[in-house]
Amino acid sequence: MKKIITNGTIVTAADQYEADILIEDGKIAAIGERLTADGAEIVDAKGAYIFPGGIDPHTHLEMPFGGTVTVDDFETGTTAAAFGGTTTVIDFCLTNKGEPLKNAIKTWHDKSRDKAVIDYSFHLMIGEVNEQVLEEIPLVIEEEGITSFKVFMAYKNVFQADDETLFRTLLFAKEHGALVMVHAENGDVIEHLVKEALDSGKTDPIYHALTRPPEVEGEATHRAAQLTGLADSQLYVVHVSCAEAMEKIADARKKGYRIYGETCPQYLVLDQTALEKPDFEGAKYVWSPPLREKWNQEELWKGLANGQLHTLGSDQCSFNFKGQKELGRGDFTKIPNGGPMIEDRFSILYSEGVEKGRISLNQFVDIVSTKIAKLFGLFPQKGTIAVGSDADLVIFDPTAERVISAETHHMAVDYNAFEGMTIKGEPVSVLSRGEFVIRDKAFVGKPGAGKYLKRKRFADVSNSAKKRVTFQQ
Ligand SMILES: NC(=O)NCCC(=O)O
Ligand SMILES: [Zn+2]
Ligand SMILES: [Zn+2]
Repeated sequence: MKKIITNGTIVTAADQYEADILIEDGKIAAIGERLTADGAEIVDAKGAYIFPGGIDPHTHLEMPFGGTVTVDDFETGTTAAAFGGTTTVIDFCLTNKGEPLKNAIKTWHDKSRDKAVIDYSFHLMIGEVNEQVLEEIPLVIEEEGITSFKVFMAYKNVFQADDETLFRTLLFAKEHGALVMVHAENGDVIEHLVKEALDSGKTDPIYHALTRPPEVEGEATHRAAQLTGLADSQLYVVHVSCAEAMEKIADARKKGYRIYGETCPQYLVLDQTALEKPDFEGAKYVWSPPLREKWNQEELWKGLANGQLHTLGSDQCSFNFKGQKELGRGDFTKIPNGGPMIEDRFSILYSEGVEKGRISLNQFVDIVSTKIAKLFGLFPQKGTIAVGSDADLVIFDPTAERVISAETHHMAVDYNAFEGMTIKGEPVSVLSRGEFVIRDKAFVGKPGAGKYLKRKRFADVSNSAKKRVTFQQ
């Protein structure tokens, strides 16, 4: 059915203006003043901003990790995402050494099909590079539209890959025009610091943070950046938590390397003291990289404002406090790493960023949606409000105020890391390809309505992917 959204203020990464939006067949068919169309439903958005739907480039839905599985799956996770203003998620498909990549991808399709309420796509983990992997990569890119590959530099004996694997991944990514993503922490050094801590009886959640200091993130970020420069490839550093790592990205960009940084809402508003909460509550805040000393927050905000950091991912990886986080009582290394952020990513960036004057309204859209669509081959289908783009839209009330709480959130997880935080601005209605998923703050979507998205290559969406010095996206 046709729809016309009227009376709202359209905000993109570049513009802000009042106009109507005509939606037809799931796409934006026209933008203009006083639009009419036979049989169109009129949606009044008076007083609201109309944003392109948020894109979350970093989720772990129904992911096995730390001897357990994240509680939010593709149904609860994408429902919560939609309530929060996100209309696309890109989840990490894990692989097992020695197993064909296509098996892992099938597992992820099986988890998500018939469950997702919004559109979704996958990144693929690379744990090893051998002849079999290199043979499969062109098929993964062409048939599955998976154009981003993730290498873990931490989680020794679990996901961690060695430097040769990272370098060979950078090389095949260059050859195929794909983007490499890294979890940048030095897993070998962490292993040693953890052993020292446990040997001296330091078992509380705070030692998770103290055994993963900023230097181990900075060192790995620098190493990955140098290898990217050497390979003349392209790199996206996930979940940048501190100034130490952000500076390494900025230094590499000064040299003309194609390197991008993502941070997450938790690093912008929470700090390391959360891990010291009594009664083992600190375990709720155990994820990697860890929360940092508070002064880092303002540095990360400055990085988002001045272009040293580019995107905001949630790193949604939710484990219940009861029965899951509790596995680590008496040994912080057994606390499953991860937290629930998918629902509040968009609103926290608006409230703490735009409302507090740290970033502009256009920067907000760029960081939460547009830049992500560009880097991950979804633009201009997603990430903007333009004729021909998917009608993934958020009708957002900038005057609304709410307090974040596990009592009212829509994730399946039993706590909220941002409990008690007051947020200004709220998504009222959210459309995915022209259909309401959230209408007047109520869920009206359908599991299975979300479509799997095949993505373009980084090299095809970035006009200077092959050039070194002049690149700016
Ligand atoms: N971040 C975290 O602690 N868990 C999810 C996996 C990862 O992104 O490292
Ligand atoms: Zn990670
Ligand atoms: Zn993650």
